[in-house]
Amino acid sequence: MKTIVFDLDGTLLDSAPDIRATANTVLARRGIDPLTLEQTRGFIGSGARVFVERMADATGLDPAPRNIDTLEAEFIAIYEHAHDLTRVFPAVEVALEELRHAGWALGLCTNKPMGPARSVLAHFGLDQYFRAVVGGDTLAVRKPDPAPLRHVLRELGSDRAVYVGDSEVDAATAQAASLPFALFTEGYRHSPLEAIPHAATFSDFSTLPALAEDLLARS
Ligand SMILES: O=C(O)COP(=O)(O)O
Ligand SMILES: [Mg+2]
Repeated sequence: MKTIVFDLDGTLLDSAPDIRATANTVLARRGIDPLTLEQTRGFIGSGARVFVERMADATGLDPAPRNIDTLEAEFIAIYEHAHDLTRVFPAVEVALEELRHAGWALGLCTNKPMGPARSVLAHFGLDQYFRAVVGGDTLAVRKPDPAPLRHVLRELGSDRAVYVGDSEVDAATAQAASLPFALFTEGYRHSPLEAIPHAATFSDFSTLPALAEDLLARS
């Protein structure tokens, strides 16, 4: 079965403005100045705990694990309902619809915690497309460990797939799972395209169905 698995933040969703607002609510309670959008984008990619650790480091908050636990819990409680500033990237729904219509099995592998991931997918009506979803807290390990991606493939009953993501973490995950990687160029990567291993890049979701066919045929 033709299978395609997607990352979420910075790939299907431009969610950094909501993640920033969530962080800034947590910081404001402590009288700390807000993060910029640029800082926020730089902290996204390795899940909520690492985000909160980076936020604490940048703002001089106590990095002790017990304090990070508190910050993370507060952050996730707000994050579950943070949808208003998030946008689905252009042509994503048309591409998902086209892929499904062409018989592809669709999965999602994100480092976003499962609660906020499920909630935002439902908010935008995207949950209907994905037959398997793994979040950053589903397993004991998260991307770039290949286990979450392999878990999605197992749930879909597939061994051949294309992985689509926006970051260094996604590229490393695809490489570790030996899958062709399509890099979306408009998300939250930190390095130039040449520095991120990929089988293909794209900036417009309307080109993805043809690109995915090509990558799978070559794999
Ligand atoms: O929540 C994050 O840090 C990253 O999420 P992503 O894996 O969907 O990009
Ligand atoms: Mg991402």
